[in-house]
Amino acid sequence: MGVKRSVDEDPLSRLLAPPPNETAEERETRLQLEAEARQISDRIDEQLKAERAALKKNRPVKVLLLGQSESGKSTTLKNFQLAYCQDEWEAERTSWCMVIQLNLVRGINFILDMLSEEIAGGSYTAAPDSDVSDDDEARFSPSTGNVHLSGKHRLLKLRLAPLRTVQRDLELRIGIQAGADLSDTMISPPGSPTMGPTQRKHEFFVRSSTSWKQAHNRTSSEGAMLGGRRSKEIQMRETADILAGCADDMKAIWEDATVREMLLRKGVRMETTPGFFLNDIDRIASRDYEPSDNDVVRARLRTLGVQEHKIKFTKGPAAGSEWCIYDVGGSRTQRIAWYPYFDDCDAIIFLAPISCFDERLAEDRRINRLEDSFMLWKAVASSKLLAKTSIVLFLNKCDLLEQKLLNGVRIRDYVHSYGDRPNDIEHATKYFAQHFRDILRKNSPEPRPFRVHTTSVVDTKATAATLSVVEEGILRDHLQRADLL
Ligand SMILES: Nc1nc2c(ncn2[C@@H]2O[C@H](COP(=O)(O)OP(=O)(O)OP(=O)(O)O)[C@@H](O)[C@H]2O)c(=O)[nH]1
Ligand SMILES: [Mg+2]
Repeated sequence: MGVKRSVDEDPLSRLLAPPPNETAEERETRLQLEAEARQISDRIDEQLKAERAALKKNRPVKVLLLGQSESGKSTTLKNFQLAYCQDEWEAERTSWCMVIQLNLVRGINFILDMLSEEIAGGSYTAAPDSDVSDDDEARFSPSTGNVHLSGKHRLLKLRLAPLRTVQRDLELRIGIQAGADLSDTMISPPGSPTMGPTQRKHEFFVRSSTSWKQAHNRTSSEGAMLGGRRSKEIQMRETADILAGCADDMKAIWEDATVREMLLRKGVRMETTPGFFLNDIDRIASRDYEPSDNDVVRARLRTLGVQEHKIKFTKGPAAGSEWCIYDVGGSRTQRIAWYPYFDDCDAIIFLAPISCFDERLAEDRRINRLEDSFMLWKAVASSKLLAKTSIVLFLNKCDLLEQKLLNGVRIRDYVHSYGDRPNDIEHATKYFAQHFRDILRKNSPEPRPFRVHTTSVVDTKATAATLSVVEEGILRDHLQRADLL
């Protein structure tokens, strides 16, 4: 049975109640004291509120880079670093050299693997004059689908064999995790054969953003201490020597018409990282190669997990503020790791590579990449944890989209709702921007700031201009939120 107590019986109320025999004068004094106490208390509350706001204003701005794998998150981060962390950027340039060499060597080894697969599968037949000379041309017979492998190809395969060792050596030095695949840099369009065993080889990632760079720097001192170990400089020189020695052959195989025909027929596109470096073999495979800013921005290293990067802005609209930018791994299995970072997040920069409307996810070939971006965007838009987070959308890879449309690929063949709109970059970006906006409006728990930019984040000059607009907006939202506390 519950016990019912009147307020009068509450010991605290009894204690605080005015004395029963209070005079009018005493009452007046008591009320005055109480009013003063209330004023002091209000002042303290206001002070606390201001302190909390200042704390929030001064705490680092927390920004998440989200988007599917290969959407351009790490490349966007590199743009921030290039603009605001010059010392770090310079210090890491040599470490990136290894990644760029590896990008190049993997591209060539990938082509050699494909050639071997074709030969093993019987698609290629040796031309009758195949062992006559090393400059005879391979021939493709459209009627049989067979390509005659010439002596030149076999010779090139032999001469390029040392690149296997170079690849292993570079992977070891960078600390590449074993057991992953390479398909992230080589994308096949829908309908193309799924990646064969030689194509799905080793994924290109390291576990932490700094450990591989530190490992690279450690090698020299350890090497010197251990005496027997080759020093970093010697290793680097050996790699550069082999690459320089193979440069002409790498160029020959990459520029070979039969190889191009094979890649085309297999639906392999190498237009992003490998293609970029393969088109510049003379420079990258030279003995005195030093990566340019553009090379570092283009170097591909898949992100694993969530990596935190602190940036202190010394110039630009965000000067004086410190930001924590989180770069996440975007493939499907890694997205679960994002959630703990949603809490207290100021802004999200979401990257949607809109050139991918005709491509499929490397990790699940049944899923169209644009569809996946829409689904991911919807999940982010509807998250209650992110309800107050500002969102910036980068419709990325516009350079590749433009190229694709100029090559005659039609959006409406893959995105039926695109209908009869003109198949050009202007209409395409407008259409995709509207689609993303509609998804946000329909799914966001409450209206929130949203900005959209069309980007090609490998273009550092254009991206610097975009980032300064983005920084200003994010900082303004951050400060407004702090004042609202
Ligand atoms: N041409 C072109 N290439 C781009 C663009 N953005 C990114 N890339 C290339 O696309 C590849 C993937 O970019 P990343 O920034 O590594 O992708 P990510 O989103 O960090 O991928 P994960 O780490 O796997 O989640 C790299 O080879 C980049 O050079 C772009 O706008 N245009
Ligand atoms: Mg990444």
